[in-house]
Amino acid sequence: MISKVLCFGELLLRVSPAPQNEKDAEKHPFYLYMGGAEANVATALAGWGVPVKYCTALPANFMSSHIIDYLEYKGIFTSSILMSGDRIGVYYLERGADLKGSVVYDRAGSSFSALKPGMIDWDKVFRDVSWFNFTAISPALGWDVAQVCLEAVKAASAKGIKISCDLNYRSRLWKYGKEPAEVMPALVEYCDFVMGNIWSANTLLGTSIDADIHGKKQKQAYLDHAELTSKEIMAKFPKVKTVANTFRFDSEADHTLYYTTLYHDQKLLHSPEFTCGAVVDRSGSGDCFMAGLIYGFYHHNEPQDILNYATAAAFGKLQEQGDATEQDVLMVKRVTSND
Ligand SMILES: O=C(O)C(=O)C[C@H](O)[C@H](O)CO
Repeated sequence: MISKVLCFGELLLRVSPAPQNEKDAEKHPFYLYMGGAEANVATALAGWGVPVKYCTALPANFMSSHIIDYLEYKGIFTSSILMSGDRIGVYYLERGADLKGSVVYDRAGSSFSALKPGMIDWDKVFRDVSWFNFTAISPALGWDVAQVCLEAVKAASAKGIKISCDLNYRSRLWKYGKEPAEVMPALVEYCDFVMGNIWSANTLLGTSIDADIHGKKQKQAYLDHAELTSKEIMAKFPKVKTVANTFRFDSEADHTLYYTTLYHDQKLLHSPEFTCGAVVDRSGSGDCFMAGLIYGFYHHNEPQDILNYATAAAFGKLQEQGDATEQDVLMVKRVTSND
């Protein structure tokens, strides 16, 4: 049996105003996309030929059936999806905004948020799985879901499955009386691989942050900080062997600069620099980066090649409408950097 990647998290439907210059905007003022960070990772991996399962919870209704059909059409294994609870989470995102800006969540009481320990048969879900990916969004939803994540990482770790976590911090979540740094460390303890940025690691894991770093305006200062954050994470969580960090700077003059780092085998690697003018959609770029890293490690590629591919994929995603990427491997390889 070929080993699979398992992505676990909440599937969200996204509603956004029709894209700028949409001819039919008067007739169809809103667009619906399928999202959810972990579903986006699964979609990218499936598109790049990596066998991937997706585990989430959806209510038993016709909309969930259409969603599952769509996931299968994308090449994702869906047998681990639990049919339970009452509703599918939704979010509304302003045109061109990122998840820190104009976002409205309508996900309270969703099937995924209602998950409780004991509901998922992890032994069954982890059959044929060699890599487990989750994100900091799930534990941000509620204490019970955080405990389900703990159950998952313990089960995966006991089976020797590689575990990756995206430290994506969503300040509009985490509303259940716990600070992220009270919850995340117990989960990251089981991880082999952490992806995020120097600021999210500070908020979620309590690593140090140089509050004046922006004032330095030096790329080297960011790279040095990435190395420091990576080393701090690995010192706090000895199971973690690899840390990836992203840097995206959006200036008011419609100019985006993007580069990333990978700390692996005691060495800090950095990607080429990518720049562009206007961005089409900011949502899902980090998911694409995570998918690119998993893709590279799954194929045992060289670390620098892994980082370059993942960075190109994430940067390419900025020019695609919607949450999940449609880029195939050749398209990613054609995304060009400035270096
Ligand atoms: O914010 C969330 O919970 C989402 O999963 C929505 C988006 O799909 C995701 O953040 C994109 O990375």
